[in-house]
Amino acid sequence: MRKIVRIEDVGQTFDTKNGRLAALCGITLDIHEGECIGLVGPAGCGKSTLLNLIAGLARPSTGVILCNGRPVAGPAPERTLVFQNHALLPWLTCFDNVYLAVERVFGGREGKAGLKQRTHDALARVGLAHAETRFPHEIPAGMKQRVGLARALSMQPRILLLDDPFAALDTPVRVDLQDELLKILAATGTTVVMATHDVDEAVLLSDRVAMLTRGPGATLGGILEPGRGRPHDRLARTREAAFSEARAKLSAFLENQPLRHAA
Ligand SMILES: Nc1ncnc2c1ncn2[C@@H]1O[C@H](COP(=O)(O)OP(=O)(O)OP(=O)(O)O)[C@@H](O)[C@H]1O
Repeated sequence: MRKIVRIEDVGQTFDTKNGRLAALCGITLDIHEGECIGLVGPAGCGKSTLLNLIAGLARPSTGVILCNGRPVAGPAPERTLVFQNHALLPWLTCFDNVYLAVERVFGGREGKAGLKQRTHDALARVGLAHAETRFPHEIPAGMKQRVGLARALSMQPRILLLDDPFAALDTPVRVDLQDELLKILAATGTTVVMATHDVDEAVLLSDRVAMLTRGPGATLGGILEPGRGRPHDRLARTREAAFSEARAKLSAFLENQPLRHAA
């Protein structure tokens, strides 16, 4: 598989009111085209920080992140981040929330009809063709998160960065969206990096799971491979031995992270 992102010896330090905080230390990880990689670790270990660095929203204090061989120098539509709380503009309909992103990325080279078609297609892909004219306050949380996903997908990112995207949702809605994501990944081959607190979610959706140790100074504690070449089907996945094995290993890893006190 072709390497799309290389995270090379990356560290991130923050200046806080209590002094310098080394959040991440010496993270080295290759991400391959078309894979879904889960980021899992104890609370506050630096999962969002790593996603922000890949998105180009911040620069690493040490090391380098390469995307297609070039250092990540800032945000770009090829690397789109989806947040836990959808971040939709409340005064725009679902359609217009997605259209805005489509126009930003493709507006320079496509006419209105093409942009509208892209928007319809993105909303249809997440099962929201019927909700285009609704406003965010008129739809439930799961649908809002679908719109956020549609908006991200509409930009045709090479890499979709998901920051615990389903954490705020009830279990049935969450399960639905996980299924949807598996289908979308199978259909589009988009590369995904997904931070999650949920062991089952990580093992179900990821081809590989990168386990981060407890921060401060979180490092890469190991990589699990629960999903390489597995079916894009939730139930089929849960029945596999690789699922139970990876789940047990990931749970054990998290339980064995010693509590540390910030310096
Ligand atoms: N801008 C910032 N300034 C100062 N400290 C920060 C900043 N961003 C993150 N941190 C600190 O860096 C560490 C890693 O934070 P981060 O949010 O990346 O972890 P996380 O694993 O995503 O957390 P969670 O499990 O709560 O989602 C935490 O100690 C956090 O307080």
